Amino acid sequence: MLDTLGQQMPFVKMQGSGNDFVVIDNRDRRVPVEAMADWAKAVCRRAFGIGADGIFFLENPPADRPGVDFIWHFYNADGSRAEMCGNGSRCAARLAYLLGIAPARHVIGTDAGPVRAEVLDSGRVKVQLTPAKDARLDIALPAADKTLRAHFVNTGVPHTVIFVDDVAKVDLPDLGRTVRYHETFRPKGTNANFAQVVDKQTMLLRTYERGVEAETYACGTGASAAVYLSHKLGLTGPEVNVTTSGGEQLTISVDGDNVFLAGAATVTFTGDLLLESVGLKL
Ligand SMILES: N[C@H](CCC[C@H](N)C(=O)O)C(=O)O
Repeated sequence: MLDTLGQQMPFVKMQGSGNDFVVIDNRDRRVPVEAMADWAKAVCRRAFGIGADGIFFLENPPADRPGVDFIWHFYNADGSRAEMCGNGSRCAARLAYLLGIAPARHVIGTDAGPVRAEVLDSGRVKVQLTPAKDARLDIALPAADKTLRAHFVNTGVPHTVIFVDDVAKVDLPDLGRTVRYHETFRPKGTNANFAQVVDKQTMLLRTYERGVEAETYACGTGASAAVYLSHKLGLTGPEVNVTTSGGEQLTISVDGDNVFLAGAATVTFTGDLLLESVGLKL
């Protein structure tokens, strides 16, 4: 019966600590790269599409990408292509292992560079992000009626982190957007993170994500940026458990510019997308 409904695309829906993604096995290259931004906008649209923070397409590595087990094309919900996604890379690693595309320990080819992954028995996945770079501490950020003390680092994508006494009191939609688009971070913009250090091993974090243009339940590269910076500032130790908006914990450990991110990566459901229903075709 379903075959009569028109062109379909099998997909897997996954979430990493509440950051959710649609995954397409594109090893047959059915979806051309030039169409992927449109796919992202249509498929990630909540209610009208499947709904997700992002989408990624898995492909075999081209000959000029040695040393990686597979590559991906990652797009945010707004159709912007992102260099990297921490929670997404954990989901990609788990699915690649489950599908037999890669062994438990493997390397993912991302636009930010190779990401080493290890799928653990518990359904958790640990990834080593690309080396943290472009760190800037103590940026005076004029915002609204005050000057914020911000810090910046790129953990695969750009992140600004502001340490606060109580994350629950942050007006995230407003302040998150102000930081996200602040002139200081043009032209690429930044993700905006608000972190509350509970003790040397514990942090609460909320993130306004670039390309989702809203708070997400978790941001892996954002949690990693917050711990990298909190450790640099002497606020925490080198390994921190970060509880994000979705209530799950990410474990981040830092060794110099090397940052490791571990947490659960879950297949929520699989299905077939009726392309016509979201204005797509192959
Ligand atoms: N929205 C991010 C990409 C996804 C990052 C986040 N979902 C993560 O887990 O790292 C950006 O465009 O900078």
